[in-house]
Amino acid sequence: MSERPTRVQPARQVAYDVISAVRESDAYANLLLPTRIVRAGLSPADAGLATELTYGTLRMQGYYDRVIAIAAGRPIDKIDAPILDVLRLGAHQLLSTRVAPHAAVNESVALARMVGSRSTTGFTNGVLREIGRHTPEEWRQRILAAAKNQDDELASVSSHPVWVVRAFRRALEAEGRGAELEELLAADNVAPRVNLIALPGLADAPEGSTPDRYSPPGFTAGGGDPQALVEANDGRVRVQDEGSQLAALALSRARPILPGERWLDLCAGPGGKAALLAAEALTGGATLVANEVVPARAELVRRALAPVPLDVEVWERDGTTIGASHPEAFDRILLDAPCTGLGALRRRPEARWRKTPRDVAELTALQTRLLDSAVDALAPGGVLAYVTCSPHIGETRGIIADALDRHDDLEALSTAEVVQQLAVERLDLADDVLHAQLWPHRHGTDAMFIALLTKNAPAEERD
Ligand SMILES: C[S@@+](CC[C@H](N)C(=O)[O-])C[C@H]1O[C@@H](n2cnc3c(N)ncnc32)[C@H](O)[C@@H]1O
Repeated sequence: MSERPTRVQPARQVAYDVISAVRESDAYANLLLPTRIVRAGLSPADAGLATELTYGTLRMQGYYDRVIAIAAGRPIDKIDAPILDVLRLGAHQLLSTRVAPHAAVNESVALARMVGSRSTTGFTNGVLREIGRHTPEEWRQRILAAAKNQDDELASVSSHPVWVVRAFRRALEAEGRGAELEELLAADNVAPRVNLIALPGLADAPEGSTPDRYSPPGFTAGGGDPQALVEANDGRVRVQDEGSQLAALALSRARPILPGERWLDLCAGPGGKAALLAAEALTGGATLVANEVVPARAELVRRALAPVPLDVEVWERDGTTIGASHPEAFDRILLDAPCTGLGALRRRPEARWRKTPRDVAELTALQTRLLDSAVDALAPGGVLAYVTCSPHIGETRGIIADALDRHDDLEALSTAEVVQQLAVERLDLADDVLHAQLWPHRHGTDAMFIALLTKNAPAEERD
């Protein structure tokens, strides 16, 4: 008689399906989860549970893997991948939630029965019972004791890869704020608030909402479904991180807009900053071109721009070629560069396990080519904003220092001053006035990096 399949509680089933799709087919949890929740017809409470289980398990996967290896008495690469997913989900419930231990173990065993062989149910049961025999604090101490060095300790308990811990430390130390490392790592493991924007001149924050601390058009809703608010305002209210808002506003508000200015968003997909720039361009009498090389993402840009009554051209070109095809054609350029996204780990739970130092090398080469193209496309006297949602100094200060070295006509502007002047409240920024680096733990934003640059007119024109 077969013991298969016992029904698993639907929220856990959805969480398991998403976690295994992330592993098997490189799915993105933030895109897949909402569709799985709808398909399973989960109640709001179960949807909340599925979200917590999925995001929590994926974020803390590195930590749980160390716990599982000890409890199982074998390295995790000796455990079948589907069973490892079951164990990760079970470990999360036992160590980080209030789910009753017997429910966490029984549901995990039922899941193991569905996805593994008969022998794996006993193994799953044994490993999870062993995990449940110790308190979360006891596990923390055991994991710390097994760490190889201080960086490995931080990496293990905060569930980050060691190379990311080191990259964050270097970025904080570059600001003289290395002591904030643990706070930053902890902030990455907390779900970000849903932040919104009322596009300037086109919508207002609704009554009862809480204005953002820094971004003038930013707010959080007092409750209810943010998506419903977006729909009720026909897209003139959007979901957008406060740091992203500040990055786009740093460009549009760096100086007063002269009517007829030509603006370019070089890497615009999916279009969040392009929508804000379009609203700002509309108010100031400027024009905007939004460029995005991936056609499907260019389509998202068109959708994002639709609520703004400005005729924005959307191009689908390789941004590295626009400097040559349109030399000195734009007065303001946003280069929101493709990057590792290490500054947005809060909202992309699996991203920290996917990125590698090799990605940094590939991306910095592309960032340099895009920045060179943007410099060529910038009119003398114009403003260029180089932005990343990564604080990795190879992608931030490194790119800017190298560009300033190679382009004699390029000059850094006082970015920090611009950002302070436009912000509602004063930000706690590093002393370096030429960049603004935002942080989740200090500002409650993604770790956005912003550097404003200008291009001097050639010497003979200035004489
Ligand atoms: C960080 S995202 C931009 C986010 C966007 N500014 C927003 O706020 O919604 C970078 C974008 O650059 C695009 N991209 C990558 N390489 C590019 C290239 N060579 N030319 C133009 N766009 C590129 C990516 O497809 C991605 O959509």
